[in-house]
Amino acid sequence: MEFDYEKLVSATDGFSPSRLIGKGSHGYVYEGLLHEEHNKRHRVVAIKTPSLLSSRSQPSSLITKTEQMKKLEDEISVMSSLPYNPHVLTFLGHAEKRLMVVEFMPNGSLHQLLHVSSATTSPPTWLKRIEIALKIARAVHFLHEQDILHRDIKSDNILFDSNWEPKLADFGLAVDLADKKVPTPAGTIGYLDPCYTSPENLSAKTDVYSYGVVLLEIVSCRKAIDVSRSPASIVDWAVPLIEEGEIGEICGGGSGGRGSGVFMEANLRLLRMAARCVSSDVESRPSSGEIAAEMVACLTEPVRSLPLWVSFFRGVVKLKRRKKRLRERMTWPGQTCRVR
Ligand SMILES: Nc1ncnc2c1ncn2[C@@H]1O[C@H](COP(=O)(O)OP(=O)(O)OP(=O)(O)O)[C@@H](O)[C@H]1O
Repeated sequence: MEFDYEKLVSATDGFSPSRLIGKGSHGYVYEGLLHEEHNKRHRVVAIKTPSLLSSRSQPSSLITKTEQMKKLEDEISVMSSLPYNPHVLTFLGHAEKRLMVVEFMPNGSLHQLLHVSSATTSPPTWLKRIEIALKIARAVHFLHEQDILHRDIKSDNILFDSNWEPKLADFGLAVDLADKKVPTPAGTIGYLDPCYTSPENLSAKTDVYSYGVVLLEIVSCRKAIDVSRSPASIVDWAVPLIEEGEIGEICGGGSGGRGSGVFMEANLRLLRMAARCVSSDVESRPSSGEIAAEMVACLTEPVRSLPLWVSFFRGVVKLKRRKKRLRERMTWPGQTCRVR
C-alpha cells in the first residue's frame, strides 16, 4: 500500500523525539498514529525512516545518505514481496520508498525478555521459550521457501506483538536470491556465520548458523557474546558441553526446564540440533525445514512422556481411594482399624 508522505510525517508529529522508539544502524523507528479513513479509527503503527529524514538528526555525508536510502529501499522491496506469515513482522506499506510502515510491536524484543527483564523478573518458562524458538524456525523456513535470506537473525530482531506472539523483524540486510545480486558479507558479531567470509559463501545455511546461536541463547538464557565470561562466545562455551553430553550447565539458566527429567531428553535433542546449526561443516547443518520439524518433535517429547506420569499419578490416586474404602469398611463404631 502506498501512503501519503505528509500523512506519515504528521502521524509521527513531524518525527517528534517523543515518538522515537529506537535507533538502528541505518535508520530510526517511530511510533505513528494513523487515521484509517475506511473505519474512522486510529491505528498505531511503526514507521521506519533513514535517520537523515529525522529533523533532529546529525547532518550526514552524501554517501551515508545514499546508503541509508538504499538500505531502506531494499528492505521495502523485500518486505513488500512477502506473503503474510504469522511469524514475520507484517509490512503495511511505504511512502515514496522513503518511509516504511510496519505493524507496531509493543512488547520489546526477545533479547530484552531473556537478558534485560530477567534482571528483575525470571525468564519465561522452558515451554514458552521453546515455542518462541519454534515460531522463529517457522519464520526462517518460510523466508527460505520464498528464496529470501534474512542475514541478521538475532534475539534483538525478534519482536513481540500485543499478544506476545514473536515475529522476525528487521529485513535491512535481507537478500532476495532471485535478484542474483551478491552482497558483501554482513551481519551481527556473535551471530554471524564464521564461514561467511566472501559473497559467494552466502547460503540458507548462513541463516541457519545465526538461528543456532539464537536457539542456544533461548535454551541457556546466556547472551550470544558475554565478555564477562570465558569463553565469551556462546558457541565456544556450549558446543563442547553438548558434545560431552554435559547439558545441565546449559539448561540451568532459565526457569521451568532446569534439567528436570521430563524436559532433559527434549533439551538434549534441541541442543544437539543447535550444535549442528553452528557446525563449521556447513553441509552438515540442518535445513530450516528440518529445524522446524525437529522443534515440533522436541516440543511433543515431554508431552509424549506425560502418559507415563499421568498413569503413575492415576495409580496413586486409585490406591488412595481403595485404601479409603477399605478403611471405611473395616471401621465400626468405637473401633478403629489402621490400613497402610
Ligand atoms: N515494528 C516495530 N515495533 C516496535 N519497535 C520496533 C519495530 N521495529 C523496530 N523496532 C525497534 O526500533 C529499534 C530500531 O530497530 P531497527 O530495526 O531499525 O534497527 P536495529 O535492529 O536495532 O539495528 P540494525 O538495523 O542496526 O540491526 C529497535 O530497538 C527495535 O526493537
